[in-house]
Amino acid sequence: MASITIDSWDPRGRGISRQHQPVLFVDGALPGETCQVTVTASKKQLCEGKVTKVLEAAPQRQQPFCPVFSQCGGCQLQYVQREAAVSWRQQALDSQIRHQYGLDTLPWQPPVFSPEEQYRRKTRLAIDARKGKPFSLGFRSARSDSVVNISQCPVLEPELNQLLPALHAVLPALKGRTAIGHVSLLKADNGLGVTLRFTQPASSEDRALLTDFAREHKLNLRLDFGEHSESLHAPVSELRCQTADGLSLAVTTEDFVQVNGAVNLAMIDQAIQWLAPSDADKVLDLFSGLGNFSLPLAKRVSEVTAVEGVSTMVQRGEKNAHQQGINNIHWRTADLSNSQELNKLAVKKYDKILLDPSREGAFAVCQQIATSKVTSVVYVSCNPATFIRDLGPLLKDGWQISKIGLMEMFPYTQHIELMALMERAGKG
Ligand SMILES: C[S@@+](CC[C@H](N)C(=O)[O-])C[C@H]1O[C@@H](n2cnc3c(N)ncnc32)[C@H](O)[C@@H]1O
Repeated sequence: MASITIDSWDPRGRGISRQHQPVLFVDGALPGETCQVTVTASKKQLCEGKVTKVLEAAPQRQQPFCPVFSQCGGCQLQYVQREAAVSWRQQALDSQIRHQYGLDTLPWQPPVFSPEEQYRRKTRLAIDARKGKPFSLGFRSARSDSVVNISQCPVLEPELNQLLPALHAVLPALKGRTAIGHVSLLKADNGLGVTLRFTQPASSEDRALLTDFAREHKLNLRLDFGEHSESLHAPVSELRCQTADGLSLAVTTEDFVQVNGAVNLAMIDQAIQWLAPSDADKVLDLFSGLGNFSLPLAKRVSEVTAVEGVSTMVQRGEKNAHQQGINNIHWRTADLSNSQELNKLAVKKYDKILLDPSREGAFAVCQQIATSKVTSVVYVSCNPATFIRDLGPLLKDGWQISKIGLMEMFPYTQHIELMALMERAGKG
């Protein structure tokens, strides 16, 4: 195709060309660039394409620092300076939100930035151990389902990175290597956790080999067989990850854990500042996980109700809170997409709400909040599309966005997190 000029970015980091009719979304293109583009999909309202050649590069384009950048599907945006990537996404979201809801301006706050490298404390590695194929352990390819072999990864925390060559040595030596589905790694504050997902029982020889491996590398090693899991070696009785105020969560490799420890602490700090909890407040922490926000909030308010869908996380969250002397959290298991279960929570009896849903968002919750007497909501989102949808019931019922800001939880990827403070209009 002839050269195309890129005007802006979308929230996922695709270039947008409005010169093309219909509008063209281009993978690999930056605002201000002129590129040759191959169209990969042509629809009535929009076209999609990818860059085949950059004719005039933007000054924000940079050399990717990872040696397997061109194959690995992990960090898709290493060719863009991070500050520019965050700023262009903020512009994209700003225009989407204002356009959809007819708002003049949005109260953007400074973004929360991550350390550039070595930020990731949790990951899942894929394996290809099929007979007759070279053994591969790493991340899925950007272009296919194949596994890109990885023996070092600059975005993992150093302790996890150092473990990769050891995993490459031990796993191919297992008799049951073809039965390994994936490997989960967690760098907790007090040790390393590894879980191997097996699709068949493991032999005694393999267990012996893995136990020696876990001893040598001081790992909490679990074997997960789907229906049940078992601990093979555990130098620490509980792996722990810090939340705010010196408090910590008891975690496993299979739990939801915020992957970026530094951004997590900055995020909790900002959420507390924005929610401005006071002694008398009753706070609802929805999608609470193990209590990452509930614990520090409980230190500041009269009571917190923490609601999470996974009952084992709720039980462990409760035990962990008591162990640290925090007894003003009511722990509840509920499906927050279910209106009947939401009704039982009686959202309206709370003063303030913290919402941190998974990618599906929290539409049913926002519908209930909209007509309640709740005064402030801090919404933490890992999916701008569902966040924008969930704003609907709140803005319609007289709420306003009092603060909004991006958080770079996964630098150089297509994912972006955001936080918004919602208040009843006229309050801010
Ligand atoms: C993004 S995580 C946040 C966890 C916690 N706030 C934290 O910072 O660690 C979202 C949480 O919502 C839970 N979840 C997802 N869908 C849910 C639902 N329909 N009802 C209740 N909880 C749900 C997940 O199990 C997960 O723990």
